[in-house]
Amino acid sequence: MAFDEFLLKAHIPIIQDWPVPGIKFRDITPLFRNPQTARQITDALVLRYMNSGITHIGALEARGFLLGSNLAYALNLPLLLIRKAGKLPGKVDRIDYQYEYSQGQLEIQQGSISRGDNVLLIDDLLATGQTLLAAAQLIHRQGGDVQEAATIIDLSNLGGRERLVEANIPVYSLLAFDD
Ligand SMILES: O=P(O)(O)OC[C@H]1O[C@H](OP(=O)(O)OP(=O)(O)O)[C@H](O)[C@@H]1O
Ligand SMILES: Nc1ncnc2[nH]cnc12
Repeated sequence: MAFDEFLLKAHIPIIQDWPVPGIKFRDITPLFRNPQTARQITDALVLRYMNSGITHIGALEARGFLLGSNLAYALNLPLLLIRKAGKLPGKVDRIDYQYEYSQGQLEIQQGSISRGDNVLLIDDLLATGQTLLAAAQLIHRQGGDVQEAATIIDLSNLGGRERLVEANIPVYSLLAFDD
């Protein structure tokens, strides 16, 4: 199903200087409060990744979980949770990263995937791309491939897409903002 770019963009307000001064925060919560826009997003992603050869959905905590779980259900694929540090039980692989307004660590449980698996990474938003890049490194460490990274929003002036493409990770975003 086609999505209505203007309708979706109208549901993404800007919160200036949040969570820290200088950041123009694009808030996706109204997109999910409205069933019509939430459904358009999921349907567009399902259409793109149906029969695409993807074997796993890798969802990034926290807002990426909103999309990842819907996609895994609709495509009948395994869902991998890529979480902030200290949330996953058992043995984990961990990576440090810093992104547009903070820094932290991401983790994935060891043994989540096997060599040759084709993972779709999914998150709400691409800014500097450092979060998705860190997640991709976790997938690569376990022998998996990242077929693509998908987001609702690309903040295209922050260079995330170029950073990921340079690392051989294609990017698909439904909406772009260049300001
Ligand atoms: O492209 P980058 O510069 O790496 O920034 C993008 C990341 O920033 C946000 O995560 P954050 O951890 O702030 O939020 P969340 O836990 O609410 O999803 C967003 O959800 C992306 O994961
Ligand atoms: N500007 C921004 N708005 C919303 N989420 C973000 N994550 C990283 N940068 C962001």
